[in-house]
Amino acid sequence: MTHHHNTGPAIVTRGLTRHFTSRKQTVEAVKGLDLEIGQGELVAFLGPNGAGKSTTLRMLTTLIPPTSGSASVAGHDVVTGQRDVRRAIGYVGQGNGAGHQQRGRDELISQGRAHGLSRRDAHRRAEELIADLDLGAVADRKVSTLSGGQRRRLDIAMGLVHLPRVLFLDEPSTGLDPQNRANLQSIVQRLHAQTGSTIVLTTHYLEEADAIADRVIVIDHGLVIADDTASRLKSGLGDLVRLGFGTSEASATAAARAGRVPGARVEHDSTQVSIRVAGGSELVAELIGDLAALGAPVARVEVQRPTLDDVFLDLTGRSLREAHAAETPQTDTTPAAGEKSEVAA
Ligand SMILES: Nc1ncnc2c1ncn2[C@@H]1O[C@H](COP(=O)(O)OP(=O)(O)OP(=O)(O)O)[C@@H](O)[C@H]1O
Repeated sequence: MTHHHNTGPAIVTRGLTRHFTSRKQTVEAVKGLDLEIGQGELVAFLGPNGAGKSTTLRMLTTLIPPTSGSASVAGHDVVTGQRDVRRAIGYVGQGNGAGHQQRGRDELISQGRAHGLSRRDAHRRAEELIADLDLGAVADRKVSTLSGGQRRRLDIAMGLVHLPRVLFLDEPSTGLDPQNRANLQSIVQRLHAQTGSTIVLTTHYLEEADAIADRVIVIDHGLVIADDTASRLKSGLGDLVRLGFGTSEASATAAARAGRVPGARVEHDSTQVSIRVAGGSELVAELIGDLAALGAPVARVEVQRPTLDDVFLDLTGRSLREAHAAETPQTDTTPAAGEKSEVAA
C-alpha cells in the first residue's frame, strides 16, 4: 500500500524561519532551514533540547506559521495550502491525545469516521492498525489504563488512520524505558518498510537516530549543522586511536610520526597520543610497527569507532548528552496566535 500522488520531494523548505517573542525577548527558534526530503525517506531530526526540532515540525504540520521563508509538504505550501497539507500528513505530537475513557479500538474507529471513512472501512482500518502496531491485547481497554509504550503506539495508530503520505512523529520514544523504546523503533521501521511513506521524527536519542533513520539531520540552535546517513557522518569524523607509552620521549616521537598521517588530527601528553583519523583501526598495526622501529614501543592501544555523539561534539564543542541535560525546557512562553495542539481532522 504505497500512496505517492506526486513525484516531487515530500518536503521542501527554503529559508524557513520562526521567531518567538516571550517577555519582550525574541527567540530565534529556527534560523533559515533549507531542506529537501524525498518521498519514502525515513529521516531523524536530532538535536538537544531547544534546538528547534519541534518548532520545525510544527511549521511543517501547519500548526504554526513561519516567520519567514517557505515550506511545502506533499507538494502543498504550508501557508497557502494548509488544508491540503493536513489531509496528506499524519502528526503525532508530544503527548497527543486519544480520549481517556474510550477504548482504543473505538478511538481508532471514530478517528476513521472523522476522516470520512464509511463505518465498515473505519472498522477495517482500525483492525489493520491494531495488528500493525501490536495493540491486539489492549485494544479493548480504556485508554487511561494503557502503559506509556502502549499509549504511544495508539497515538501513532491514530496518526495513521487516513494513510498519510508523510508521517511526523515528535519525540516518539521520549519517556519510554529502553525495552519499549526498542519496540517502538522496530514498529516505526516496519511501518516504513510496509507503507513506503515518508517518516520524519525528532529525537534527542543518538542511538535512535543511528539505529532507525536513513538520514540524520543534526540541528543545533535553529540551524542544520550536519545532514547525511549516520554511517557517513561517523566515517567522516574518523576513528579515535589512543596509544599509550612508557616515556614522554616515546610519546613525543609517536606524536611526530602520527602527525605525518594524511588527515590525522593529533593530540598528545607525556604518556598518551590521540589520533583522530579515517580508517584508524586499519592504520594502527602499521603505526605500531613503525614506532617500534623508531624506538618508541607502544604500551597500550585503544581504537574507538565514532558515535553520533562524537560527531556532535566535533561540530559544536559540546556533547549532545550534556547539551540535552543542560538546557531546561522553557515554560511560561507565549504561544503564537492561531496555535493549536493538534492537527484538525
Ligand atoms: N511558543 C513559544 N514561545 C516562546 N519560545 C518558544 C516557543 N516554542 C519554542 N520556543 C523556543 O524556541 C526554541 C526551540 O524550541 P523547540 O521546542 O523547537 O526545540 P526542540 O529542539 O524541539 O527541543 P525539545 O527536545 O525540548 O522538544 C527554544 O528556545 C524554545 O524555548
